[in-house]
Amino acid sequence: MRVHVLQLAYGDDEPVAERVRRAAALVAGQSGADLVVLPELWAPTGFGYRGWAQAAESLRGPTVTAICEAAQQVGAYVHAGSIIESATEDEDQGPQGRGRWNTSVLIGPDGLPMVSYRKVHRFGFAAGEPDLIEAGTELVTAGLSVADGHVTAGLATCYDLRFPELFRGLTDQGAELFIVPAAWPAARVEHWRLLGRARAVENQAVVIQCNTAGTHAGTRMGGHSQVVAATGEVLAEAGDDETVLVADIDLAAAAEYRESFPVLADRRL
Ligand SMILES: NC(=O)CCC(=O)C(=O)O
Repeated sequence: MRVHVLQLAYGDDEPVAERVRRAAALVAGQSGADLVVLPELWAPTGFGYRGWAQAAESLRGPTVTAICEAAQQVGAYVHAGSIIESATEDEDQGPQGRGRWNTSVLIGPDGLPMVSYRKVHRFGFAAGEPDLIEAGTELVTAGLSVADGHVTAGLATCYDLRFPELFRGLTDQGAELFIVPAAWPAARVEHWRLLGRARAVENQAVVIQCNTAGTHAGTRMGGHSQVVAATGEVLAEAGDDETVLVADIDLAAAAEYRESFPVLADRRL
């Protein structure tokens, strides 16, 4: 299974509509990929909190629509990263009544959305996400069928990486591969690298991490997107700048590894 991880760089001066066009064209150009992955909140920006209300959109809004069209053009699964999802007035607004979530979307090769995941762990402590959006409550998995097999993917977003119980929950739902888009700052990039490998090793699962590059809202992003095998081996890792990171994942080897070293069977609950 070939994955193309699109580590986008952006600053404060690129208009959102222009970035959506740029990202959609980049996705559409990823021929040969089985799965293309974008970062967290790449359109509204990960730390540009003041612009989130204006940038909020539904799952049928311009960002997801543009990436669905690109997915159909390239004929690959596309993880569209995340958007600030807004509920319409007649929809449930969430327990805090904010009607907004940090929501990622997985799109099929036919260009149709398959599943969406609302980020469970909100980053920012008393400010940022906990102040502006609702927390998701559901774990989300989806089956991907590619030329060399079938794999169940579990979705998580950025700060979720610090919460191993979420990944174990996804493993319990059958996930053998995790897709983690992020806007993770350079200041803590070693945590990002280490936690991705930790989630891979403890769950014997492939981890695909797509981070952001560049500096926006005064925060330098960490880059270093990576694809980690179920053994914990780093198959590919990006540097600090905008990069298309390509990695080949051996799905059969991951399944064999779980069978030959069946650590998960020794859990005591
Ligand atoms: N966007 C995020 O969730 C940032 C997470 C982060 O900076 C951290 O966990 O550290």
